[in-house]
Amino acid sequence: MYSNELNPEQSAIAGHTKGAILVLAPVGTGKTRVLAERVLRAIDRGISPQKILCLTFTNRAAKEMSARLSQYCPDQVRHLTIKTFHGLCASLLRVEARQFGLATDFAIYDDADCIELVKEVFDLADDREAQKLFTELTKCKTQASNRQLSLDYPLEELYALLGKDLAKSAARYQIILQKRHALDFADLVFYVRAMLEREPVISQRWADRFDFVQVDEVQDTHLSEYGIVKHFAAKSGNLAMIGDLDQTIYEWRGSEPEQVIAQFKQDFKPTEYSLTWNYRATQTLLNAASGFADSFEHRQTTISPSPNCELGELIEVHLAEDERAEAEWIGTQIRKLAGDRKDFSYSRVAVLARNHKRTEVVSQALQRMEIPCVTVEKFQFFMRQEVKDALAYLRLVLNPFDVGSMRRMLLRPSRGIGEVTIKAVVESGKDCGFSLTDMASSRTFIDGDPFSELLKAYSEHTIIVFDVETTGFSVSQDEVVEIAAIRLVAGQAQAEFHAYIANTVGVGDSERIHGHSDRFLSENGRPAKDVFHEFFAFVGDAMLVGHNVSFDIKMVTAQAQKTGITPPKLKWEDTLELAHRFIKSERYSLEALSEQLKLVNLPTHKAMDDVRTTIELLAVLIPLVSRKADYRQALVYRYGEEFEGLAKQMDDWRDASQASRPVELLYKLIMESELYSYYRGQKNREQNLVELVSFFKKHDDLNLHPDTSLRNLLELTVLAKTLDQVAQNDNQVPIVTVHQSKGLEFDSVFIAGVTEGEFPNYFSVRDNKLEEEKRLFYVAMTRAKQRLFISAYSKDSRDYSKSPSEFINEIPLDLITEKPENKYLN
Ligand SMILES: Nc1ncnc2c1ncn2[C@@H]1O[C@H](COP(=O)(O)OP(=O)(O)OP(=O)(O)O)[C@@H](O)[C@H]1O
Repeated sequence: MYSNELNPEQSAIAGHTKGAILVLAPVGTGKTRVLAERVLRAIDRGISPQKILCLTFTNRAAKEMSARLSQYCPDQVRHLTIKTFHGLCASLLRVEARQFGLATDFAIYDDADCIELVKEVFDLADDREAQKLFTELTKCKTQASNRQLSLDYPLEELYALLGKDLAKSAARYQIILQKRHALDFADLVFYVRAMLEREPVISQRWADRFDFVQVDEVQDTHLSEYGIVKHFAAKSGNLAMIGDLDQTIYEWRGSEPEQVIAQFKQDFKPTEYSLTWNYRATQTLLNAASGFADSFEHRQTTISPSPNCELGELIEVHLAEDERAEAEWIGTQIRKLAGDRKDFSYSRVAVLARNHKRTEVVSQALQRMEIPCVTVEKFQFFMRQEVKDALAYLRLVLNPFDVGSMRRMLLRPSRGIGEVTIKAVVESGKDCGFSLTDMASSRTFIDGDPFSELLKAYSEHTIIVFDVETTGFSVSQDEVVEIAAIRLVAGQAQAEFHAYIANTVGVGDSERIHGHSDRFLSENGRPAKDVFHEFFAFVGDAMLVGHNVSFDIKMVTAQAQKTGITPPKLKWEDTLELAHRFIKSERYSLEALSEQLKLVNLPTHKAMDDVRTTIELLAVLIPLVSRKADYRQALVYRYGEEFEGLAKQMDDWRDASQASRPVELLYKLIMESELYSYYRGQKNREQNLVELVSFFKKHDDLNLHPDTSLRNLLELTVLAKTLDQVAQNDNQVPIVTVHQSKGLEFDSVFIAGVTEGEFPNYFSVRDNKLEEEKRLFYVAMTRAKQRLFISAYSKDSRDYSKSPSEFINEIPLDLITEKPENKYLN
């Protein structure tokens, strides 16, 4: 089953599948290839594919690894876990959210969403400033000490490094995210660390989840990520960390490779390996990269051309008069490379730049010259205004608490609801437990208070407090195995319902949460259809209440449908949401709240016990909710009218989300909301919406329930990094930043804007980050297989004179073509 393409050094690493290994090897020596091979060997050695975890830096790298492995072991690939750090953390949190007190339906905010929120909370107008502050917030979370890794830890202290005033606002940022049931990328890692550190039961559950773990691009990881990896590998000891310290380019974002490697060595005593031969580039290019790397203060590796390596052509360096002339020179060179060849592959050529402005200038020139190219903008498809607008609708459908998405949705098309109204609703709502998103729900408009039905049902009618246990957290694949419920009439317990369900899906890891084995359930469970019939009869038309139950409601409805029952339209309320609005606490799990409120019935994860705790919690909440009812009604009376139509539509879309495929829902949304009409006539934007519909069609997993598939699709749009979309099959020249080119290779590479102040970046030099700039230039140089072109401009757009970057002088002169322009370079 092996691929048989490895040299002896590579083979030795691939064959070392037991214990810990550290591979620090130079660029282009086949590290990625070796990682794929190790998986094959591990499977061959008897390690179950389910127990193999490969962590990659981008989804693209994960995809490439899967594609490569599926050539050799197609049946096993789908059982492997090949993910990015964020992808892994997200799936782990989906499983454990409830145990940990996070909303089970949490959404993930991308950096742009977060920066919007930072601007709002810190009252900033400038994007750059907000971005800087956001990076600082992120650092506080990634660098949190073990002591700080707790949901109880005071937020202001977590952000203490920012200074008192900023820390206060940072805490508010965090609380708003929680209220919106949203996590940012740093939260994904923070919460997983906190769970593994603080929750022994959860920690134990994951300690033996994997038997074989590999981490690629170790140079760009930080200690917080290493902590997670260590947890997964501690039991088996089978951990491989692979990377190249000379390619460290994310220290500005908090990566700390030296510390990670030192800690890894101390914890696992790994066998250390390196690799010698570079298979990527020609001798000339390798010597040039090597010569440049000699200028590093601490060079870590040496490069050796592989046997049979061609000499290759010299590097071409060009100094253009100005920015436009530089970009046109690049275009002319690409034309020369293409020559008359009809089959010329433009995607094998890339233009790399230090910043986005340069990619823009070059792409405009190439477009003028009719050279097929694809820009960073295009790669940032999911960040485009119209695409984000459409996604905001979907996100609000899925997560009714996402105020950020609602605010975005209200912008386009205009519904006559202005910023003044929105601010007024948000501000007045703060004191009475009213959220802007309540305006997007019809129940708010029955008599002006989103909670009036709950209050009435509690004091005069019937409420069913319930809890369910399930085999897992996929609406499509998992099953309910236990339902417990108590009927309250006028607030008093009147009758109980309890049943186990005979499962057809194995309980797996969920047994450790609810304690019911497959055997127990086969002996005590009854057919799902009978149980659901009885449960719905018990509920009648009463309102359901539970703690953190948005997921459970979907589970019950979906499974009932699967058994052939048409479930009634369930009305429900969540004590997690009520607690968020009416109780001040650091944690909102049933455990934490029952402790804080000194409840008598403590939760045990047995369904009926948890129901009793929830009833007690509800009894505490009801007076708090009731006290502010008048304020909420006044608010809705004053501002509600403008929202009413939208609320009706939203209810309809939410219903549709449970029955229609995500692509149908998206189509319905952009048509009925008139978002599509709004963008009609703006050619690119209209086209992007059409493309988004195609994307949803292509990536919809028809085996999944529409709700699960929609959630996965939305997660894909957030976690897909720009890098992932640098596809190489489009026959267009990719014009990307060097950071985005990480891990890629091209036949010919142009490095543009190699001008003092731009590359190295002025601010990095000012902040003593010249070494990282050098490594970045080294990464750029080493993306080329055959030809390398380096260009600079001598006048910028404001007509200021500029000199070529000092980096050019670090490349051995004999490897550069004799150009008259060279006189400028010395
Ligand atoms: N044994 C080999 N024989 C021939 N070609 C090889 C061999 N090993 C790797 N290669 C080729 O060398 C190139 C670099 O390999 P790969 O991308 O795995 O290296 P890497 O060390 O991960 O690179 P980087 O440091 O840039 O991430 C690829 O084109 C790969 O196909």
